[in-house]
Amino acid sequence: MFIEPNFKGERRGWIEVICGSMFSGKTEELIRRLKRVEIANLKAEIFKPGIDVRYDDVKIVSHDENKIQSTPVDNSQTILLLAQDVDVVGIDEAQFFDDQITVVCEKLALKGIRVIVAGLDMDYQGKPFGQMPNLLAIADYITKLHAICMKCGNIANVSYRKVAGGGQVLLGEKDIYEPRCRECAALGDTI
Ligand SMILES: Nc1ncnc2c1ncn2[C@@H]1O[C@H](COP(=O)(O)OP(=O)(O)O)[C@@H](O)[C@H]1O
Ligand SMILES: Cc1cn([C@H]2C[C@H](O)[C@@H](COP(=O)(O)O)O2)c(=O)[nH]c1=O
Ligand SMILES: [Zn+2]
Repeated sequence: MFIEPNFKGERRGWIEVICGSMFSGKTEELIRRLKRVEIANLKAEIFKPGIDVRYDDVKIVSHDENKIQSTPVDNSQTILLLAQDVDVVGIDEAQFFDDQITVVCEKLALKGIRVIVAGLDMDYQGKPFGQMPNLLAIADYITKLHAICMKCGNIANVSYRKVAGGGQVLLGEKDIYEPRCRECAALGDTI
């Protein structure tokens, strides 16, 4: 389990990235860390991309319905504008943000802010998703989570798309995706 680093002296910012497939627990882990921030009486601002309205317009919601208030933003630069006088910034679904998200995270960390980012490392084809590879490259701390393969019960790292067609971005839940291990993902069956 991730334990927050303890720094003495002047406050330093850093970047944590939580990645993995769908249903691996990224959002739950993000919420867990942000709730501990609240308990520590630190100030946090939480952001998600405006397109992610699957469960709620403004809240970040896990597949198990854990929730936390957030601000939907369409542009990563908006995060810089809105994250004033905060100790911590949380960002969910980072794969959907524009290519400035890495610069934004770097700027926040340089301002002494702890930045916690969660997102899909791979799309349904197993290709790196959006800015996630670049965020992983600049991260100080990385947590990779795994779901359970819906075919065989082994550890899953692929978000398998059960329906044919669609581009890289296709919002959805269990109706469209299921976590699978590498071997079961290679079966290539659709409904
Ligand atoms: N195949 C699965 N493997 C693991 N967890 C699953 C699976 N299907 C449903 N879940 C549920 O999804 C929860 C994780 O949800 P969430 O944090 O929203 O994941 P993520 O943000 O990575 O998509 C788990 O606690 C579990 O209850
Ligand atoms: C694999 C994959 C996923 N998506 C979409 C589907 C969901 O709306 C989100 C991921 O949500 P989660 O919190 O990680 O469960 O991303 C997509 O658009 N394209 C893909 O290839
Ligand atoms: Zn499997």
